[in-house]
Amino acid sequence: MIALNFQKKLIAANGKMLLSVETLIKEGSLVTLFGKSGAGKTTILRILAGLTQPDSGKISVHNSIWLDTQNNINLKPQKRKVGYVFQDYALFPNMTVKENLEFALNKEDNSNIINHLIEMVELGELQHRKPFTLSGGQQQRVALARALVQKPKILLLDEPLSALDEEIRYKLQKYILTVHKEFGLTTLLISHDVSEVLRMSDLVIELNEGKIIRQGPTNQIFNYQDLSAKFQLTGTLIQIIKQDFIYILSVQIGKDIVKIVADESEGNNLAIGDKILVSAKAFNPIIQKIG
Ligand SMILES: Nc1ncnc2c1ncn2[C@@H]1O[C@H](COP(=O)(O)OP(=O)(O)OP(=O)(O)O)[C@@H](O)[C@H]1O
Repeated sequence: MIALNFQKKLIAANGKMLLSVETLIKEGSLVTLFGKSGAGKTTILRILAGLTQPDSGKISVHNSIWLDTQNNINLKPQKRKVGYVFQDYALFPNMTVKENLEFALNKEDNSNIINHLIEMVELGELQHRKPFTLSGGQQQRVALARALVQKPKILLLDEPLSALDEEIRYKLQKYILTVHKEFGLTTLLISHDVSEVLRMSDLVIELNEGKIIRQGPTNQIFNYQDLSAKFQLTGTLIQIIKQDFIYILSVQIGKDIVKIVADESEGNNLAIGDKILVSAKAFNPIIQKIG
C-alpha cells in the first residue's frame, strides 16, 4: 500500500491554495490523477518522487517510510524507488539511446536489464541513434525504458503522451500497460484525456484546487453506464458556431472531425478545447469494414 498524507501551501494563479492530500493506493494499481489545470497533480507526483518538499506530512510505500516531517525523515530522490516520465523527454542529447539507458544504471546492478528493456519497448533498431534523430513517440519510448532501468516500484507519468498524435499515443499506452504488468509497478498517470483514462487506469483520483474531490474505480468515476446510451465517443471541441437556437459543434474524435448539433442548454456550457462525451441513444448506424 502507498499511503499519502501531506499538505503544502501553493501559490496558484488566483492566490494561495492549500494542497492537502490523504489517500491510500493499492500496490499494483494504475491510477490516473485527473483534474483541471493547476489542481496540484504534478506537485503530488513531485512530492512522491522527493523533488518537492511538502510543508508537513507522511509518505509510506509498502511499509517503508519515505517521508515523515514530524520525525525528520525525508528519503532523497535517488533512494526512492521511483521512475519518472515527463511530457518532454529530457534525454541526454549527446548520448545514444543505449547510452541514455546505461547512464541510468547503478554501477552495482546487472546490465541485462538494458537489453531486456530495449527489447520490451522495441528499441533494438534505434539503440545506437542519438535522440534528436528520433520521432517524439520513439523518444518517449526511450524515456519510458530509461525510467525503468533502476527497477522502480512506482512509475510516475506526467502527461507523457499528450504531445503525441493519436496513433502513436495508442501504441505507447500499450507499452505502458505491458511494463506496468511485467514490472509489477504501481503507476500514477496524469492525463486529461478521458479515453486514455478509460483505456489505461483501474482507479481515478480527481482533484480540484488541491483537494481530492472523488476517488474510485475508473468506471464508477466516469459513470457512463448511467447514460444508457448505445453509442459513445470522446473528443475535443474545436469549433462552436451558434445558429439561432442551436449550436453546431465540430468535435475532433481521433483523426476525424464530426459536426454535431447541440441545443442551447448544452452549447452554453461549452468552450473550445473542452473534452466532451458524445452519446446517441436511438439510431441505426451503417457499419463497414475498412482496411
Ligand atoms: N513549489 C511551489 N510553490 C508554490 N506554488 C507552486 C509550487 N509548485 C507549483 N505551484 C503552483 O501550484 C499550482 C498547482 O500546480 P501543479 O503543477 O501541481 O498543477 P497541475 O494540476 O499539475 O496542472 P497542469 O494540469 O496544468 O499541469 C499551480 O498554480 C502552480 O503555480
